[in-house]
Amino acid sequence: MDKLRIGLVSVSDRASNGIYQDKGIPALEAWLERALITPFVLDKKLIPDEQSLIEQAICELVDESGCQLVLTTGGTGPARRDVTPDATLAIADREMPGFGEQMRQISLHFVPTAILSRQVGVIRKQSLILNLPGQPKSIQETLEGLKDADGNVIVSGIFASVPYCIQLLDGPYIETHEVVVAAFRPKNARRDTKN
Ligand SMILES: Nc1ncnc2c1ncn2[C@@H]1O[C@H](COP(=O)(O)OP(=O)(O)OP(=O)(O)O)[C@@H](O)[C@H]1O
Ligand SMILES: Nc1nc2c(c(=O)[nH]1)N[C@H]1C(S)=C(S)[C@@H](COP(=O)(O)O)O[C@H]1N2
Repeated sequence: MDKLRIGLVSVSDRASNGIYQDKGIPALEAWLERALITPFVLDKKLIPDEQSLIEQAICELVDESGCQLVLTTGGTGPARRDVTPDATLAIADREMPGFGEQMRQISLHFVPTAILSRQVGVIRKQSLILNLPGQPKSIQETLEGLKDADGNVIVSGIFASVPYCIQLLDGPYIETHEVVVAAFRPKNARRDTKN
């Protein structure tokens, strides 16, 4: 089985031009380190809000680097230069509408402007590509969901569905730390990996 390879794309005019420091990739990396038991390697790209560059970055990560999962952050809003969802749809083979719908549902628990994100989830070849908003805090919010003070889940984060989706795409078997996000799979898809 191939090793888990994850592509991270931070889309930001100002971070890519050095006007501010990119916090998107470090936030994605820190969350994945905390959440995943399965070892993984990362391919990272910081690019401006240019549709052709976003399409090229995602295609390189999927077609050349062989990433089974690509997470983008930034450029999902309604502003003229927010084109990440447009680029993602342009290179997609199939759309996975549930991811965008669920992220907006989750995000409404954090900010009333959640509906301003046009974020999408798609499949290209055998890779899952997910758009996250640009606010660095939204990375944990959407991937992990909302918990109460005792850590009980109020709304599931979208990452709960990512391992099974990648399994259905014949990718590696991904295990997560349940305290961060419990990966859900139907019983017949579960494997005992302890031996
Ligand atoms: N990569 C990033 N690093 C740090 N902060 C970010 C980053 N991307 C976005 N932000 C913060 O989140 C806000 C909303 O993100 P959005 O993707 O809409 O950026 P923006 O306003 O289009 O600007 P830019 O593309 O120049 O980051 C930004 O105004 C900024 O405060
Ligand atoms: N979880 C979460 N979702 C969020 C936000 C946030 O802070 N947290 N910000 C919203 C705002 S204010 C905007 S404009 C849209 C699009 O943001 P983007 O252009 O940075 O991708 O995402 C929305 N979704």
